[in-house]
Amino acid sequence: MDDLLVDSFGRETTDIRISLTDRCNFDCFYCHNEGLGDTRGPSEPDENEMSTEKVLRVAEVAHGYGIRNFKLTGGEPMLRADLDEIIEGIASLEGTEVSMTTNGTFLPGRATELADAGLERVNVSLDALDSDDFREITQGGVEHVLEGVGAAVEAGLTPLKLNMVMAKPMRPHLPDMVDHASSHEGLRLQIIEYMPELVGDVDYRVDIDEIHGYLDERAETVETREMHARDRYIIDGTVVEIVDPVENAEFCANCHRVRVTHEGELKGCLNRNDDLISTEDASDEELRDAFERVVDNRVPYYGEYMVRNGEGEWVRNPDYVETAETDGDHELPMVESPAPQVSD
Ligand SMILES: Nc1nc2c(ncn2[C@@H]2O[C@H](COP(=O)(O)OP(=O)(O)OP(=O)(O)O)[C@@H](O)[C@H]2O)c(=O)[nH]1
Ligand SMILES: C[S@@+](CC[C@H](N)C(=O)[O-])C[C@H]1O[C@@H](n2cnc3c(N)ncnc32)[C@H](O)[C@@H]1O
Ligand code: SF4
Ligand code: SF4
Repeated sequence: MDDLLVDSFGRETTDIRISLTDRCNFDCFYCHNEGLGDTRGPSEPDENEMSTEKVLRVAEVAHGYGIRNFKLTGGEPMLRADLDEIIEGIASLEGTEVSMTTNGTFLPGRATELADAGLERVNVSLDALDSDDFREITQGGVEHVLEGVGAAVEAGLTPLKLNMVMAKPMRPHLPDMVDHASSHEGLRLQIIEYMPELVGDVDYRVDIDEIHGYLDERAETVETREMHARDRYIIDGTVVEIVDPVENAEFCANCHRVRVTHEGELKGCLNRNDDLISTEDASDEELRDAFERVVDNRVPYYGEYMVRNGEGEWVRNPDYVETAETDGDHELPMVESPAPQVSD
């Protein structure tokens, strides 16, 4: 295995998330578009979208630095006409796991070909089972998504995580979503705390501790995943995972991901756009250099880039006002939970 890149906070880079487009056929009210703000709607690809060749070149460079976990995302990644080719290219690199996060609408009829290309699993966004409420949240139809989930399970793209954003309109749907996941083979549920950082409107926020409490009461077992120190509740034999990054320094201290925007910029943190490194027209050597720089510049968002002031409010650390560069090595809290730790 090639040596992993390590940032100045001791965090190894094990995962890469590649945004394939900023287009989408849905319009979810909460969408952060993987850290870039609103999506563009179901339009034609624009000329800045990475080519197939560029995506695969970035993937090869990441692979050369020991990264094996590749996530395809967006926007809606299934709007890319060359998706099969991209999956095939990344899956052909030794030891990689290729997964995708999608709204699921294009999975019916295509799940098998994606699995054949080398896709191992998918996460499908599903905020509610009720069709009216689902439409209100996403502007799309839940029946296509459910059909897509079925097709993906059939094609073996499992374990399939249903991604449910936990914002106020979704809270009443939680019990049904847990029951739905636990009564269908191959499904897990992933609850994602609503992140206001890039989209605003704190009024949508739900108390995530209350959600932990609800799941804890129903759980047979609780474990902690190494990545982000995420808690996982085992309920009726199904895994229910909570992604709770908001104001959570322990989550950021255990973050091992870099990102690539649809335009090919390297991005060290979901919540930041002041650390982007352009790779336009970059040679392979320049790409490698950009990779090393983006990891060097990586900073845990909560607890370092954002710190609490005397009043207890989160404010930007003055050290990062002028520059994204860090200096020296830093100590961070790793997983502190008493629950058993799991690595995948
Ligand atoms: N702040 C923050 N949020 C993240 C991070 N990773 C995932 N998330 C949130 O969780 C959402 C869903 O993530 P997914 O794309 O389904 O992937 P995942 O569950 O993190 O990845 P796997 O466990 O590999 O399936 C993202 O769109 C973000 O909202 C991260 O590193 N930082
Ligand atoms: C940006 S979408 C891209 C992939 C695909 N279109 C989808 O919806 O699955 C990736 C994930 O981010 C989640 N997400 C988007 N905006 C969010 C926000 N403000 N807070 C929390 N999660 C968010 C979505 O629910 C989805 O699961
Ligand atoms: S489907 Fe995904 S990319 Fe599209 S608007 Fe919803 S969260 Fe954003
Ligand atoms: S440092 Fe924190 S906010 Fe930034 S990507 Fe990692 S977990 Fe997310």
